[in-house]
Amino acid sequence: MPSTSADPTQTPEWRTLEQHRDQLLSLPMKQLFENDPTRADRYFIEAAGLSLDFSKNRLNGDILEGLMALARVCGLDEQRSALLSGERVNKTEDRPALHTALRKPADHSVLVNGQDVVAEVHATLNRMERFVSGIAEHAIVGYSGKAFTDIVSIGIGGSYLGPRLVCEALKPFQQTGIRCHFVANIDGTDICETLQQVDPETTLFLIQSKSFRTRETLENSKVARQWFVEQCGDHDAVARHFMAVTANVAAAEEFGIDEKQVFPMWDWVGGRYSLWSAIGLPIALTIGMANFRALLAGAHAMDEHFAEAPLDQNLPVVMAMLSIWYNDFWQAGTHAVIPYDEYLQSLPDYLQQLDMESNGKGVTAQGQPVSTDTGPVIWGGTGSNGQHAYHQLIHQGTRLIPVDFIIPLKTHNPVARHHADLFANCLSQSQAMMAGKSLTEARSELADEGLSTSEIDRLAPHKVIPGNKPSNTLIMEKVTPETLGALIALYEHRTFVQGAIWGINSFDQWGVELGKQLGKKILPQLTGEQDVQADSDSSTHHLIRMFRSANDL
Ligand SMILES: O=P(O)(O)OC[C@H]1O[C@H](O)[C@H](O)[C@@H](O)[C@@H]1O
Repeated sequence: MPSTSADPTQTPEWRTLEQHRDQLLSLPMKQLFENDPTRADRYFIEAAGLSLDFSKNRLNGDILEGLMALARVCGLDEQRSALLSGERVNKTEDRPALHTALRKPADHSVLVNGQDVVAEVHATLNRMERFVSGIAEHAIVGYSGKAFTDIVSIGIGGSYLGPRLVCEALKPFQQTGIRCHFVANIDGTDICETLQQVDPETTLFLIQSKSFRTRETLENSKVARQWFVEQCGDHDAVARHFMAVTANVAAAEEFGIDEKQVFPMWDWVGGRYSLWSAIGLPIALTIGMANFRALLAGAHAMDEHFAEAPLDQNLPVVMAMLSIWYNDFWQAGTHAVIPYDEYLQSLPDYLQQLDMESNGKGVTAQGQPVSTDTGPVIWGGTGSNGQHAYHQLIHQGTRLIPVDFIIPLKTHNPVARHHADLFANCLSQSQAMMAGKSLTEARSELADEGLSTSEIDRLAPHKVIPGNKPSNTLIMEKVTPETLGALIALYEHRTFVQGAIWGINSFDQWGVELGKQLGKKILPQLTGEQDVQADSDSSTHHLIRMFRSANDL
């Protein structure tokens, strides 16, 4: 009987998978490929413009079946329905997590408290569309009558990482000529460097904060506003140049932004799932609304696949269960995401928040300690650069690091043979990870180079690559609004499925609060508004004193 609260490690399905793991120890992937010439066809899924080759995994038919049986016994079907239908799956904040409603077509509906949220979503999309064309057609202009040329988006976390990723990834689709700058960090360098690049007459500031309480965002917005008023000498001009996207309209108004200049957010959208909402305005303002809608359509196509495809042919489910497999049965601990596409360079940063903030949890949704490892460390960077840096550890280090390789079949920048070269690099990495190089192969290579037996004895052990390292290869024809939307939605659902198996709440983030609370106590001690408090630990105390002395306080 499926359950959403059972300890997954106590199920027979978990024990079966442990047995499969033990049996597989003597059967490396290389052997699995040799035994089954159809392996690549069998472990391949296509959905929403994406293709997943997951044949280079420590996997056979029994294990795939076993992983799906585990998903079923953990109540994945029920939990997925609860998510998609708008149940209050975020129990600690008593909210639904309805990012999927943000990309539903207008003729769909999802009710929250009796209200159809899809209608609200489309009303906001239409308002965004009017705004974007108003800016592009110069019906909306700055205080001196000049057209806007730059946007400064001020926000952090989910109000930053998604829009930045998409703006960068879809650079070839830019239409409006508007430059978008992102300011996130409370490090003053971020806002100062940005303000040096823009002209107050032609710059629109977009304050992006679901809560409108985030310190970094509010402090950076105050600096931007002060700079703007100093530059143009007219406080009234702020109204034309500052807008907000928030669920806290009252706080935005208190900041001095007119209600009419506020785009809505809803409490049923988590910050890290919000790029599809008006938080995506930097995207829409640069690539145009038609492309923004295409991004939503791509995500919706993935949502439909996630909702309907059988579990073992379901892209997010298969990727999530493979991640559980390595994380919990092989103690992998980390997971690398390596896009072979410069435009996707911010994907690892984005996925760090999505996955690690969602699944970095130590208690179940019922408040009991979890019985197995939860979210792995997510990391990565673009290929081929990483091959000349950290891939060494993937190939010959002692840790098991599953990798997602992501690569488009076609490039936006055909030059010389670069794209084939890039593709060759990507394939060579997954092949090297899977096949490795045996001692015999290493010895025979050295012999071919004419080395003496003693030299071969000395060098060969260093040249052995163990292989049997798992990877997925995710392919799309090209990075487009549609395929990017599908890719991001895929990872959102993958994150959810893992949380569902572990029985945790993937939609809260209480762990980030303690630092904020402590920071509030420390700040006045650093600025001299308060004396250094004797009650803090000696390390913090000492470091506060160092800061004060360096800054003559
Ligand atoms: O959009 P905001 O309310 O300003 O929140 C910005 C970010 O800050 C918080 O501390 C959370 O860790 C993030 O999940 C959130 O996205």
